Amino acid sequence: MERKSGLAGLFDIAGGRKGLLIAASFFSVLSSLLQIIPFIVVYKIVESLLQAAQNPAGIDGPVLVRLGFLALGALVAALAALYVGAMCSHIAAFRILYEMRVKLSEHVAKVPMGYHVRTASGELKKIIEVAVEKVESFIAHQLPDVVSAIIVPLTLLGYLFWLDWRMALILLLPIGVGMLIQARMYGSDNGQRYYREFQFAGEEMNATAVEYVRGMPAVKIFGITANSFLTFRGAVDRYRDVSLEITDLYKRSYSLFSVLMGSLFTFAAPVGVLLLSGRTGDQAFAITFILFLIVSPSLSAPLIKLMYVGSGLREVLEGYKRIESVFAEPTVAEPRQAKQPSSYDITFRDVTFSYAEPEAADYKPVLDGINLTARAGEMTALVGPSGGGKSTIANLLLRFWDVRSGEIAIGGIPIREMGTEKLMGLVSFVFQDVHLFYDTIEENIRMGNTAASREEVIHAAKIACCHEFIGKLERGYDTKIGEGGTYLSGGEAQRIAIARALLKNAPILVLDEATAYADAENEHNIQRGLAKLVQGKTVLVIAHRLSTIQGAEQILVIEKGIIKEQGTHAELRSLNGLYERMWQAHIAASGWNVGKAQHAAAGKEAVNDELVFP
Ligand SMILES: Nc1ncnc2c1ncn2[C@@H]1O[C@H](COP(=O)(O)OP(=O)(O)OP(=O)(O)O)[C@@H](O)[C@H]1O
Repeated sequence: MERKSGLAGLFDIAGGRKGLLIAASFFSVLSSLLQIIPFIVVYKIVESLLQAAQNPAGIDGPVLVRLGFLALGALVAALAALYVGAMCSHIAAFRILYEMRVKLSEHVAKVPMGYHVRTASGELKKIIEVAVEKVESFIAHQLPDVVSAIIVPLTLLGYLFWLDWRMALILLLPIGVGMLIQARMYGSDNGQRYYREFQFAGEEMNATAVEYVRGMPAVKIFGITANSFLTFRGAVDRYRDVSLEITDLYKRSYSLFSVLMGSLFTFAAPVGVLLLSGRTGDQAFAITFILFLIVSPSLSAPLIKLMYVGSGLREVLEGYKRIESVFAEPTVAEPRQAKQPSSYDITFRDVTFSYAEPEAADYKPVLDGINLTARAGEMTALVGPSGGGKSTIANLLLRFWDVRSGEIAIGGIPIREMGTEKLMGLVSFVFQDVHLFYDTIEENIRMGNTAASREEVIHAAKIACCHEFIGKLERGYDTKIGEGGTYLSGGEAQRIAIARALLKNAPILVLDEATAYADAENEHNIQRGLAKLVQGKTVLVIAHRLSTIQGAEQILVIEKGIIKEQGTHAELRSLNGLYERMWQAHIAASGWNVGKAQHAAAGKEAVNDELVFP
């Protein structure tokens, strides 16, 4: 569905709950009009008292009491109308808020990873939280307020014109000037520019605050010279400067507007006095004059409200623009009919890819003409110098990004024709950096298969060597991660991720440096667990420690975006090229006792057991 932009878009969203919002506006107007009744009652009481001034015995007590009750009744009814109106607008707003957040989160999950890399997480958080909240506040408070802030002054003015057009006319002067000031305040290019800067500075401060908190270890080490601290400090300073500039820009207009709106009766008073001086004894006019003095201040409240709505509206529209920009972000293209592969060989055919757009000045392919086949039931390992493109290959398989040219297929079916959901169902992934959710350990593992029973979760945890450390936690599998200081080490988190992957039991498994954090003993255990996990699957392993992938059926050496060498461990070593140099470096660095490792070079059996720790 085509999305409207700006105010039209905002009204379009609000239109989804039209009935509730019309009811809210109706009750808001009703409440404001009812609040005028006590003023009229005062007028009527003064009128009766003045008329009976010559003859106090003629005062009609019961009528005055009835008028008093009328005023009280009107106030109670006004409060009730205000309550009902607020209920309607809040129900509408929270429903809209809910729907908008759900749609935004769904959309954000479908956009390519490139968007998330480009967009600071603080910025996205601000859009989902703050901008949506502002739309809610606009719908819940400002929309009904606008209606009453327009209708009530118009009704009041009409009434005052009906009473005495001359005194009413003079009121138009401060009101008109006030409106002009408002239009200048909010409509000028300068004002809009400053406002955008203000918004931007606020967002920047928010985003850098997130980075600052994340970068706390660096701040602890480097103190106030740490980059994240300096950036945050700079953002706070900028926000302060822009806020002061805006205050400076608006201070005169705002003061003038407030003074004008707060002193409407001082405009009506001289005219009234002038008219009264020529009509000594005109009691009816004197009473009208009093009414003007009583009622005219109540004109200013809705007009001031209108000013706040104006300023709030601008904020909301800016926020809405941001929400629109997220919705405008194209999602990963999905096929009309998702195809299901019947086998799980992975093939890359002439795959070229770059993170930068091909038109960009710094364009350089990260992968250049990659051809590979990873067979089902076999382990294919990607090794090579850092930055060569190994993780990128895995990212492309998951369609985090789409290839620039060439094709990736599973079981002969291009992944583009498979549908993201199906594709994700086929692949288990253990990342370098594991993200654990703010939930129990059990649920974090169950994420791999939401239908799994507790026994299945525990079984997977045992294979992934998690069971023991989970058992040592006070609440075991029910421990909430992040709560009460329960944090897991990198190695423990990684094993939880392996347990998740075990539970998912997908036919394709991608391990990106899966045992990076494990200590020697645990790595040995994890490797045994993994051996169970990988059986019969298409396994793609990205590894730095060559000892873990010697048994792979196929090892691809990736350097600078191309496949430099390809073969088994033994074949690659005999080439005496890059792989052999890496192998030698690996042995030297890890201090393995390689007495038997040479023996491993001859075969591809599970060779981990053959490596002896010093
Ligand atoms: N999101 C990204 N945006 C832009 N460039 C990226 C992005 N991710 C990786 N790169 C660049 O792409 C190249 C390949 O990176 P990749 O992570 O695939 O290498 P790798 O072989 O997995 O490295 P490592 O072994 O250090 O993890 C590098 O030059 C890297 O800087």
